[in-house]
Amino acid sequence: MDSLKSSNLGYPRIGVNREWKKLLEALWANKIQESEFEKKIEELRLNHLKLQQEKGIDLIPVNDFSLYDHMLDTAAMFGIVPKRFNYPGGVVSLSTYYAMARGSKGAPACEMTKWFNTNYHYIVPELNDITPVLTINKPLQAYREAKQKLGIDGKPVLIGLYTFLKLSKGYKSGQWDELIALFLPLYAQILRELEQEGVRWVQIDEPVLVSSLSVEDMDRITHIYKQLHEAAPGLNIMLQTYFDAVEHYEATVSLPVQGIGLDLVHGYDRNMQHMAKHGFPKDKVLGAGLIDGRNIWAADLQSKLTLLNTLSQYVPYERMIIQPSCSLLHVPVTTGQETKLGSEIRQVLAFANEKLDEIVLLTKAVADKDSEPIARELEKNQQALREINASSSRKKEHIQEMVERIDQQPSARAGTFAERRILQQNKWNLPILPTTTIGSFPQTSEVRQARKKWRTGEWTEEQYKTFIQEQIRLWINLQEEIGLDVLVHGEFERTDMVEFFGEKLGGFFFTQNGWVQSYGSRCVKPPVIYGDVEFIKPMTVEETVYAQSLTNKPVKGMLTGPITILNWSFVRDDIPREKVAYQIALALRQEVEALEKAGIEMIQVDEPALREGLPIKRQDWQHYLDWAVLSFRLATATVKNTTQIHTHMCYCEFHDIIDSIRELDADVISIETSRSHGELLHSFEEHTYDHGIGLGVYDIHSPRVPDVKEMVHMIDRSLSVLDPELFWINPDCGLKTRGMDETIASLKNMVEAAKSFREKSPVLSSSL
Ligand SMILES: CN1c2c(nc(N)[nH]c2=O)NC[C@@H]1CNc1ccc(C(=O)N[C@@H](CCC(=O)N[C@@H](CCC(=O)N[C@@H](CCC(=O)O)C(=O)O)C(=O)O)C(=O)O)cc1
Ligand SMILES: N[C@@H](CCS)C(=O)O
Ligand SMILES: [Zn+2]
Repeated sequence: MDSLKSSNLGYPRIGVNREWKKLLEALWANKIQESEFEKKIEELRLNHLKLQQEKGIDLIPVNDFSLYDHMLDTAAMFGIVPKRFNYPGGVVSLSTYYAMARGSKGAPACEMTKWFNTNYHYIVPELNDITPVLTINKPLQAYREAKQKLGIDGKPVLIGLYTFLKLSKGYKSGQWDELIALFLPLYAQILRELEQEGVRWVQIDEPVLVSSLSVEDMDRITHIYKQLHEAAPGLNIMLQTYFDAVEHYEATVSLPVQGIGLDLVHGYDRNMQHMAKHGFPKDKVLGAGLIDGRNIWAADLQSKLTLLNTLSQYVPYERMIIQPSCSLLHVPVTTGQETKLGSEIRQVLAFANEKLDEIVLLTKAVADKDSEPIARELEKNQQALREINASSSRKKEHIQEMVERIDQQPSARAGTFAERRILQQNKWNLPILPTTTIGSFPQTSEVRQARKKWRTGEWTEEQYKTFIQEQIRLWINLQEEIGLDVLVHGEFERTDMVEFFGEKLGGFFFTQNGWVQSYGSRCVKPPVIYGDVEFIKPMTVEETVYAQSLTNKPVKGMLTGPITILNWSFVRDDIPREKVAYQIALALRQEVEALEKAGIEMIQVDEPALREGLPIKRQDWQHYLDWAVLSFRLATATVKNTTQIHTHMCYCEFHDIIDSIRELDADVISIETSRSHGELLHSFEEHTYDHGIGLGVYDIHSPRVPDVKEMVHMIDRSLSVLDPELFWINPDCGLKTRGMDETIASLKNMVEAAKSFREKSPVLSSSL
């Protein structure tokens, strides 16, 4: 390289208007043919590349695009298809690919879980007894497409072998060497073919390098990269890390690769300390991850230039590339459509496209220090940041004072769980193995259309309210007919469990089009926390009280917890995250109290993102768990002993955090279990859990209606490790993504499974 370059690590797939999502869903609904789908998808993919080319990015990633998820792509590329999908071998067809992601008749979907500490979910490859083969060289195909159709000399991206294996399942720890030996020749072939094609740089993502790896792990990684270097010595490998600082810095930067990509936002302190202590190798290029790929704030460009200057003490600019801290998959596409935001806010926002502009601007600013237009851009950026930092919304003294003295706020229930349990049993008189759901019912097109009409002014507030009440009434009746014991109002008034609260709490703003992929075609629009968070008025009381007025069965109030609101929002970065969490907790406490005062005495405070927010490095876990647990307790501790606090978690491995889950001191927790095929159950063999608990008895991500037998089997297994007196029966998660018919059919089977249990088990029935 002869001068400082700019690069990108990955571009959002979804398109400015979520075209990608719409195409996938149209294909699944048989509304378009595969050929039309492929044509339109190609258009989208090429447009994304063209945009990066026009912006002036030097190293444009290819093969970052996916038809669902990049881990699934990698598994499919290696022919890793579980036997239940009857895969005949060869290139994996689109129908098999989507069957793995979404399930098909008789074949449950592959497990899906969180991608590190993000809200993106990947499909977990199942390696069990499968011999991988290279069915297609996908990075090469993507490289050729960009070159032939746009003249772009792209940078193929692929998931590194070690990260791929670490995130897969279906093998034992003793099998590492065997597995590496199976995959190495395939990776070597990919790289050799890229080298022969004339590729300059390939980006190999190894985010596991930032996790708490052992020395043995590092030895295996060293072995892998030695072999790959030997296979394609003429190819430049950018070994890309992100989401934190590398764990074994010296060993990592000594690997036989040509570039090391470091996250200098989320791993800033530690990576800089490593560099100060050990320097940076003279024979390598530094991929300087300067622009935050996980948040939507405009960078402080002046301080980034200062940082670049510091970095140049370790690496000359000729061996440096400016890039985002990680793929831009985790931020929305462009601020261009946010026409309703005031200028104070809009000018401090940077989504994917604006982040690319920042990267290009920084690259130019280094090359041309005296440029006046660049100086003007830099000054504009400084002025915008000064304005937002001086904004009164960032300094609400009464809130900041409470947070400064957070230890003075109540954070423990009045009675112990044992005391509360008796009081609550007497109050609610529920049957053994009570049945409930997680909160949301189908967000049908009718519901979304109704909201659209209300938002665009076609419907009045009153019309929309009446519509929501009709939905609540319909579903209260249905839940009674189905025979559930604890009901919910259905969350019809909510677009999303976090966005909804973001629209109602002070200190937030929300975007019109700030969509981000969450899993498959499903997107979320994270609200933005820009100021101090405060409760303004009750947010959920009206709908919950209305639902309760329609039934004698208990209706659970339904809130999203402080940590989930924090983790699924874009958060201001001028104060520590834990302080923002406490602010949200104190605001939610007022909602919990308002519900209780209105007679709602079962309240669920969902914390599905609690595990996701766990720092990647183990040494940072305890501090996070301490403030996360405290936040939940601050939000829920002030209720009466007879008020039953529920919580819910999904999509991740809970094994490591069961002790913290217990410390939440929720009376009942519902946890997703079935998509990981009951693996969580092993945790309860090792740890006792002594509060109320419901392990999801069926997967809600698939349209498949599970039969009674399957659910009886799940319950049976759960009761072998959990106390039946504390056990609840519920699906894995909310039902908002499901259709009406399948939801009703599945819940009927679930209630039947619970009843058959109560009848068949004399031990259980006697305790009724
Ligand atoms: C529990 N999960 C959640 C996560 N993160 C969150 N922030 N929220 C979550 O619930 N992370 C982990 C999981 C991920 N799970 C899901 C599940 C489902 C979705 C989902 O369904 N997303 C929807 C978008 C939801 C939404 O805001 N809808 C708007 C409608 C927007 C729209 O497209 N309107 C159309 C008209 C409507 C129509 O015709 O259907 C338009 O404007 O043209 C609303 O309800 O008003 C999705 O579609 O992807 C996400 C994560
Ligand atoms: N109450 C929410 C939780 C999802 S994690 C729902 O049911 O959709
Ligand atoms: Zn859930």
